[in-house]
Amino acid sequence: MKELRGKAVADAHKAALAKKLEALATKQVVITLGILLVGDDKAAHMYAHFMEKTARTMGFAVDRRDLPAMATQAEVEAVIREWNAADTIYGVLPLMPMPAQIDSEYIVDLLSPDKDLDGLTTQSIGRVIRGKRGFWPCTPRACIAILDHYDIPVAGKEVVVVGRSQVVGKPVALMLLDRNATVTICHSRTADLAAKLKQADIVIAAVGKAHVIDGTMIKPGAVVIDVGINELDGHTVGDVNYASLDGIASAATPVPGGVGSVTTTILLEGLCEAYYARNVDC
Ligand SMILES: NC(=O)C1=CN([C@@H]2O[C@H](COP(=O)(O)OP(=O)(O)OC[C@H]3O[C@@H](n4cnc5c(N)ncnc54)[C@H](OP(=O)(O)O)[C@@H]3O)[C@@H](O)[C@H]2O)C=CC1
Ligand SMILES: Nc1nc(=O)c2c([nH]1)NC[C@@H]1CN(c3ccc(C(=O)N[C@@H](CCC(=O)O)C(=O)O)cc3)C=[N+]21
Repeated sequence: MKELRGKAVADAHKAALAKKLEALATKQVVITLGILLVGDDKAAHMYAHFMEKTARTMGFAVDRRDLPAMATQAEVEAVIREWNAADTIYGVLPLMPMPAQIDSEYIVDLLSPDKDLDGLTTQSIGRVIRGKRGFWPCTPRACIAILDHYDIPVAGKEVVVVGRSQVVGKPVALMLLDRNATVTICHSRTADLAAKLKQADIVIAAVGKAHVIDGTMIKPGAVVIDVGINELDGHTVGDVNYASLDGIASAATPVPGGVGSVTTTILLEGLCEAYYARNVDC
């Protein structure tokens, strides 16, 4: 079984991005990313940390705001309104989830779609579904980037997506549909998940439960993309039992080191795009 390592994909995308940024560096352009973290969610903290580090390494500036778990709706709103109006801010990453007292859907929809790098706003989703310019969420884009990087064809293939969340399952299914795959979306009410999975040439797992999928459920030769980031016995593991795929799947992404290691770079590509979209003359 071939290991579809995320680092190779991220490195290839970083190299292409660095080339685009070279031209800007000579002009001393500063492109700032706004990172908004509210509360104590562990996965959100992890992602914010990787994001800030990678952005700075690539030469971007970062305006990071950490608000406490007790923050009010008005405080969170104020940051988004400030960034919408700030010319130096080209993109914003509001980390999810936000604490329960915050209406995060309302907050997100305040964000200018032009700065919505993770495709979270209603406007962004509407735009991209209609094929207009806008940002798809980064995690689905990372899945597609991995398939593309390893030359795995999608057109005409049977794809099963497990999970139907706004940020992963639904958008990845639509992106694959746009690439002419035949897509089945499964979820917690799917009657016979194993039977659906057996039909799949490509499986995208976005469930959020450790090892709910294993090799016995997979069609021989299938490709498995595991989006899940879960804790099991003190280790980070995916939704798929990776070891059990050996001798069955033809290729699979590991966790960690798979999809999650590509998303940060994909978001920064969007930040660069947002700069060029606003400065067409460059
Ligand atoms: N690698 C990365 O960059 C990222 C990774 N993640 C990870 O991806 C995973 C999914 O995240 P997210 O989409 O936000 O999660 P959600 O909890 O929002 O969605 C999970 C989906 O899985 C479905 N589901 C739950 N249990 C089962 C089951 N037993 N069988 C079939 N389907 C099931 C749910 O169905 P229903 O709709 O019926 O409830 C739901 O649609 C998580 O582990 C998360 O940490 C998330 C973002 C980025
Ligand atoms: N608006 C928003 N978008 C997100 O995409 C988002 C979010 N909010 N909130 C939190 C979750 C969680 N998440 C992670 C992604 C990667 C790792 C991770 O561990 N990544 C690498 C390692 C880090 C690296 O080297 O880049 C890996 O999987 O190997 C963890 C967590 C994104 N999320």
